[in-house]
Amino acid sequence: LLDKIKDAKIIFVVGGPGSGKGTQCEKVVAKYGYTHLSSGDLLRAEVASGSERGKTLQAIMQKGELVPLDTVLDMIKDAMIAKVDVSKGFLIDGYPREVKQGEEFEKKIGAPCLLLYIDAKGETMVKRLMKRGETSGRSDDNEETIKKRLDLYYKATEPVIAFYSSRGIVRKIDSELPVDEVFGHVAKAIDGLK
Ligand SMILES: Nc1ncnc2c1ncn2[C@@H]1O[C@H](COP(=O)(O)OP(=O)(O)O)[C@@H](O)[C@H]1O
Ligand SMILES: Nc1ncnc2c1ncn2[C@H]1C[C@H](O)[C@@H](COP(=O)(O)OP(=O)(O)O)O1
Ligand SMILES: [Mg+2]
Repeated sequence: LLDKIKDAKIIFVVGGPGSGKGTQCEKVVAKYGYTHLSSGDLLRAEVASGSERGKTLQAIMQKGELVPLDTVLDMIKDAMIAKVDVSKGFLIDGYPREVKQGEEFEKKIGAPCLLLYIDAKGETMVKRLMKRGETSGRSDDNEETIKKRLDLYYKATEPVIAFYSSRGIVRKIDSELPVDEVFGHVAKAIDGLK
């Protein structure tokens, strides 16, 4: 199974909270048929299941902190294995959130061929999340938690981009533009893959 995962394209989608990762991934799924795995969605599904583990996760996410690496990596790995026979590519959205997560992913699963760096200004991300919070029902889309998520993004996640830049696989995408224009640049990056 892991051999098959190695044949599939793995794309990391990295960006701050509210930068537009999920929005762009949906469009990639529609055009390219890749499998979209959002770490946040996987975690929220566990919370929704009402399990004891879900309760622990919910408390961490509510504070805008990162859940333990092993928990999220196991979830992603299981989801990839479940899809490996039907998937020519995987969009890994919201992971890695720290350099260590990237290193562990590569040890246990495989190497990414591309990192889409979805880039928006801090004030833009806050505005979008406050708006999303009106309808998302997400307990972390509130002003206090948004601020913590943003701080953690700059501290822990931005170093991930520098780490993969040295490998030449980072494509920076300007996510201040309208959704369809952002997608134009995303599509160009994916079309450039061999
Ligand atoms: N390019 C864009 N321009 C304007 N609004 C956007 C853009 N991309 C995403 N949004 C909006 O911003 C919010 C956050 O987007 P989302 O895709 O959920 O981000 P993330 O998954 O990175 O947190 C959503 O409400 C979405 O509709
Ligand atoms: N790779 C990861 N490692 C640790 N915690 C994670 C994680 N991915 C998600 N989480 C937890 C902490 C995040 O604040 C929360 C929501 O994540 P998300 O849905 O990816 O947010 P967003 O799409 O707004 O960037 O879930
Ligand atoms: Mg998202």
